[in-house]
Amino acid sequence: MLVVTAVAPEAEAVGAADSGAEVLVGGVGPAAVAARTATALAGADRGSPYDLVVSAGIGGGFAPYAPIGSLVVAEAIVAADLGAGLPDGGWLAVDELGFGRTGHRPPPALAREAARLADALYAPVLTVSTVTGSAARAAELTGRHPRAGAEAMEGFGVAEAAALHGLPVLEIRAISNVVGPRDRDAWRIKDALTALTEGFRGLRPLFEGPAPERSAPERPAPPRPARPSKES
Ligand SMILES: O=C(O)c1cccc(C(=O)CC[C@H]2O[C@@H](n3cnc4c(=O)[nH]cnc43)[C@H](O)[C@@H]2O)c1
Repeated sequence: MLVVTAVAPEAEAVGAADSGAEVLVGGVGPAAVAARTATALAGADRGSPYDLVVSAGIGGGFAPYAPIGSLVVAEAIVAADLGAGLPDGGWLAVDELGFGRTGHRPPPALAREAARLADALYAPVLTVSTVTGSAARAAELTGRHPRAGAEAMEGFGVAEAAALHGLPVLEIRAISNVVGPRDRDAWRIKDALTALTEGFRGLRPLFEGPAPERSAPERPAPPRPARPSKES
């Protein structure tokens, strides 16, 4: 398994869980992390030691579903600002424009099990290039993605690189701040990094299992809750 974080403190928090994963510091934002993840996977392609790629780190949580210090495992990894604005204030995703894609779906059985083991919310995680800084932007995002649990800046880039190499992807975010009006003093990075370590400790049985379990066949999906829910 290759775990990709944006910055070194996140990598240290993952490493502190002793999950046995190799951890790569991939940089902040989808472009930097996609380039570094793809390079790492290309270097390993011959007899690749990886069968799973995980995007991990801190993130903003959508209130009230993902409070500070909680964890979110991605049901879907969504490039939330990859598209075109419209004169009336509307917005079209690149797939609606007829090219590219704006989402990746982690293997559902694996992602659900990860959420259960980490005691995390199982919900879409948005990838943005700009940290949300206003109530209006938060409302715009929840208008387009009502079930979103978190936003961060790297998941979609990691997922694109993994897809290029035919590997499954997961994303796990520890919530450091609320998505909304910018208040940097209210970010609780230490709490989030502690939660990230705890989450990866919980995930150890999953990551230590034999490779086939990591791509467990999909079970029929239960009815979708109206709101994001914790896996139990
Ligand atoms: O200053 C520190 O000690 C420190 C330690 C760990 C991480 C950081 C970061 O600033 C990481 C940037 C990283 O965080 C994600 N993030 C966190 N909150 C949000 C958000 O509300 N919206 C979008 N992204 C968020 C993001 O993935 C950044 O790459 C600092």
